[in-house]
Amino acid sequence: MTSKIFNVLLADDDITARYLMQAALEQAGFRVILACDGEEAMHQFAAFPIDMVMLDVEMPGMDGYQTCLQLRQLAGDELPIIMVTGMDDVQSINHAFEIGATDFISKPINWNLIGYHILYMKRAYLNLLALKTANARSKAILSALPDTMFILDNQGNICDVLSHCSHACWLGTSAGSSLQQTMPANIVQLYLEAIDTARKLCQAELFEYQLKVAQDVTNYFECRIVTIDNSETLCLVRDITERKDAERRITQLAYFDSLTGLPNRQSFQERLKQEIERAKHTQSRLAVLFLDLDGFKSINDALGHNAGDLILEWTADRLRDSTRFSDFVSRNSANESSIELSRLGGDEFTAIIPNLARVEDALLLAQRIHTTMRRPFHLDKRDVVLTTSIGIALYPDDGESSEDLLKHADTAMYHAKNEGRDNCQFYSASLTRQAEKRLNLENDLRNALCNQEFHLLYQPQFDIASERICSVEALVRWLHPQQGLILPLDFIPGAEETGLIIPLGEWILRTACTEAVQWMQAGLTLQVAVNLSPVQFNNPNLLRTVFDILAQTGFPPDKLILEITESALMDHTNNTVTTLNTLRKHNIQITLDDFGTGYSSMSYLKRLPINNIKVDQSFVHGLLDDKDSLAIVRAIISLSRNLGFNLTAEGVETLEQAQALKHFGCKALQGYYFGKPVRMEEMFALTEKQWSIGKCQAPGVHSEYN
Ligand SMILES: Nc1nc2c(ncn2[C@@H]2O[C@H](COP(=O)(O)O[C@H]3[C@@H](O)[C@H](n4cnc5c(=O)[nH]c(N)nc54)O[C@@H]3COP(=O)(O)O)[C@@H](O)[C@H]2O)c(=O)[nH]1
Repeated sequence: MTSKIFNVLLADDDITARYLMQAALEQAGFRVILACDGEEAMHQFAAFPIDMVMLDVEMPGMDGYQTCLQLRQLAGDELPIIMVTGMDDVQSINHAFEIGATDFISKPINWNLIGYHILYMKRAYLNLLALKTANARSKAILSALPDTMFILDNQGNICDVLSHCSHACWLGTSAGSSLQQTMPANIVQLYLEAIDTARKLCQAELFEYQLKVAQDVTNYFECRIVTIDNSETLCLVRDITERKDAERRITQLAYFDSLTGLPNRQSFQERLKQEIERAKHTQSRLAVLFLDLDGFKSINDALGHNAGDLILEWTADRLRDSTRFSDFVSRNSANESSIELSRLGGDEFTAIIPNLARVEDALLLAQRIHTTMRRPFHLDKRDVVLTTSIGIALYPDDGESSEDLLKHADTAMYHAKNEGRDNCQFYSASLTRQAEKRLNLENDLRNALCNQEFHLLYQPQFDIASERICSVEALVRWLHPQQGLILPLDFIPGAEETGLIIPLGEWILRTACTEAVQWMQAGLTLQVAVNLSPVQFNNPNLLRTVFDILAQTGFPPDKLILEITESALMDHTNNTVTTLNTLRKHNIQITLDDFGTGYSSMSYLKRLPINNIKVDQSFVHGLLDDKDSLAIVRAIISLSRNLGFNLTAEGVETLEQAQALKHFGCKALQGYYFGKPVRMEEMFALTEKQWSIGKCQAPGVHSEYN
């Protein structure tokens, strides 16, 4: 630009002034194009590339003002036009300014300096041109960027909007408005935090957010924050909705099966690895179910691939239904992990059950799937029935890596095929049997409750002081229609695991109270001890249930003894004490059962409002032959005496045991010696029997006691 020849158009009707000015300008390095009046000046302007114009104000015909006006209209704002005037009054200078003159020089002219003056003008003009070019370039760059750019102050006020991308109209940014006026508070917060971080770390900050831009339309935005100075920040906001959609589509393609919409093999493997890590961390179990449709190939061959595809889609729907809203699914999802289904390919599907509480739950899910899959598929007016073979592998039992678990679930699935299809097998054969047994037990227990297959037996408890039977322990029995009599140890644990102990326990308490009232009405008043399992004891509805039953049956609370085990007490400490206190306030007695078998903290026991301790029968059995048992029984007796508890010994089978326990200071005895558990009708005969256990008879043992 500087090397280019700079053409100055000079219009003056005074020939002397014209030539003097020409000489001065040429001396300063300008090329001068001359005109003697306004008309000629206009011609010369059209004929030459003119960079600057100097106009004498007073010229014949078109004067300097008119020429300036026309040139300004023709050449635009930038061309420097200098008025040379002898009239240095303010009015003529104002007039020159109004019609668009850039500057003025008043006569008389200092010919020594005029060249420098024009050189200064030239430099200012060239700077202006450079600035305009730079501005135009910046504008072009900004308009080419897909960002909305604005400048924020530290309070979130928009100081300037540099570019406003058309599809970012959501922003409503205009200088003078604020973020708070245009965006929800949570997003404004993101901006302010990013500004703070960018300033602290002296680096650009990037964050993304979602914004509702119209009814039912939410877009994604990416915002880059760049600090300008202490008070201003540049924000570049880009609408990235399309990119996000594309990413979603790519993820969908990479991780989901396009036919069924289920996660694909890749997704399954990643999820299984994550779940294994989680199970490792939480020390929990997980199950992998491997499902294969039986005879799917024949459907494909006979009815074609379209029909096969339809079956696979419907299978996925049925699998989704089977895993949704089931009891154990909600149990699992309470821990934020739910069953994940996948299609590995072909007719192979998988399900991961994280946080598996019970092995039977995996079998239960398999059974649900079997049931839904057996329903016919309606295809072209014909019904197609397909069954499923399912293999189950468990973490950590059957493998600790995703590869091993999948391989073993697959092996188990082949085993299910070999077992005649339409069945389920665990990788470990013994687990299959166990899980089936427990699941059957669960079903049977439910039926037993409905079909009234339970009944109570009562075992007498002998009071040493009065030498009479004054209380009984209610013991439940199950008369199974096929298996016959089942003892509590074979079904109570299952009832506890399934939660069925709650309705069963309620039935036991209600029945015991009802039958005891019948004895009372027949003239026999006995205390009745009822066992409470830890699950029942820790149930929040326990107190309401107990008081309701007492009120409904009319059984006196002070005749009810609740037997609880140490394990029930060791858990929820605060609740335990509150529950026991409430029961005691209503005069219900509490016995600590199986004492000596659990972990008993003596200081803890002292705080509990217990009436009675029942020493476990294992110590009573060994009492006469085993020094350790003897020592334990003596210690328990002395402990209970010190703490003010009564002591009952259970499992007393011989007179010698009874005598020894009496000698040690036991208050009550229970065991086959006094009677096995019997039906309520037989209790009368037992209570009428006269008992006298007398003094200790066994001399050999006698010496041991003292
Ligand atoms: N939550 C509930 N638990 C119950 C209930 N009914 C029983 N049970 C618990 O099941 C366990 C086994 O009970 P059961 O098979 O009934 O055996 C009881 C007695 O038959 C047996 N016993 C009594 N005397 C003797 C004896 O001299 N020898 C001998 N070998 N066994 C004897 O002991 C069992 C009573 O035990 P305990 O309750 O500890 O006093 C048992 O743990 C029951 O608690 C129920 O309704 N709910």
